Amino acid sequence: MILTVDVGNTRIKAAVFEESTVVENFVFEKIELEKKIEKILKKFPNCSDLVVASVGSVEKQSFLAFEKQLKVHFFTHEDVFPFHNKYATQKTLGIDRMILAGGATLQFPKQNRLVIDAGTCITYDFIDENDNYLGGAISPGLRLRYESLHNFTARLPLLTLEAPDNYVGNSTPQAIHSGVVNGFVYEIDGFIDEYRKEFSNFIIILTGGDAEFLAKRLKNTIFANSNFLLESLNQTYQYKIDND
Ligand SMILES: Nc1ncnc2c1ncn2[C@@H]1O[C@H](COP(=O)(O)OP(=O)(O)O)[C@@H](O)[C@H]1O
Ligand SMILES: CC(C)(COP(=O)(O)O)[C@@H](O)C(=O)NCCC(=O)O
Ligand SMILES: [K+]
Repeated sequence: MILTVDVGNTRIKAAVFEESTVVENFVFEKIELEKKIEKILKKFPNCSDLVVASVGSVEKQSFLAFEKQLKVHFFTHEDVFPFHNKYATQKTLGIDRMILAGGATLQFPKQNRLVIDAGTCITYDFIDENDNYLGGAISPGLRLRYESLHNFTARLPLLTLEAPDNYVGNSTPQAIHSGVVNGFVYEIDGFIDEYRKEFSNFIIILTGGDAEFLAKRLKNTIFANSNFLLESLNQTYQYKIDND
């Protein structure tokens, strides 16, 4: 049984795995980290490993306190991954993106894969059928879009996610919802169409906090798997153990 932890820039997601089965999921804020992990380990004393992927401001030392209880692995660029990393700036590539690419490589072998993670940022990660990680794109996530419209203008209100009534927004709130939500959806559909022009067939994996909202609005039919990063963390960790 292992405890996997995904530290994103908005929230921390965690899951206890028994082999490849999720036993329980958790979502919490960074400030709750220590308390929450203690609670989880109390509930699941059989956890033998704590496996972490962090792009947020939480560093490895925040987890060292748990080394007395179980094996702690904090993923870094030095770890072995199941793909050939063709990124030009490998040391700055997000660990979350590497874990997503690791999971996509292991879960969907011998095919092109596009992973879209709609979280704080939307990240696009492409791994080709020869397991070459090519890179992709980084774009502002949904909440970032609402916040930036408010923070960088004199008069726009700070709104929270709401599906627009129409792409022609006939009020300030509706114009903002249309711009944010439709811009988000058109961007993703546009990227997918672009990839389709160059790569004949590929599988699309959609994940992240906004994946459920997105899945039903995209022209391209894709299924959201909000657990994909944690599943990938579990699998990539197993791969590392088998190949270290
Ligand atoms: N309870 C919530 N708190 C914060 N964001 C949420 C929540 N529920 C859904 N979201 C959406 O999920 C996004 C954050 O997704 P997530 O994948 O957790 O981000 P990250 O991995 O970057 O921390 C936000 O942009 C927001 O639109
Ligand atoms: C782009 C990200 C901030 C996404 O993080 P998230 O949306 O999961 O919070 C993260 O992948 C990151 O810090 N990347 C570093 C730059 C790069 O990947 O090239
Ligand atoms: K993301």
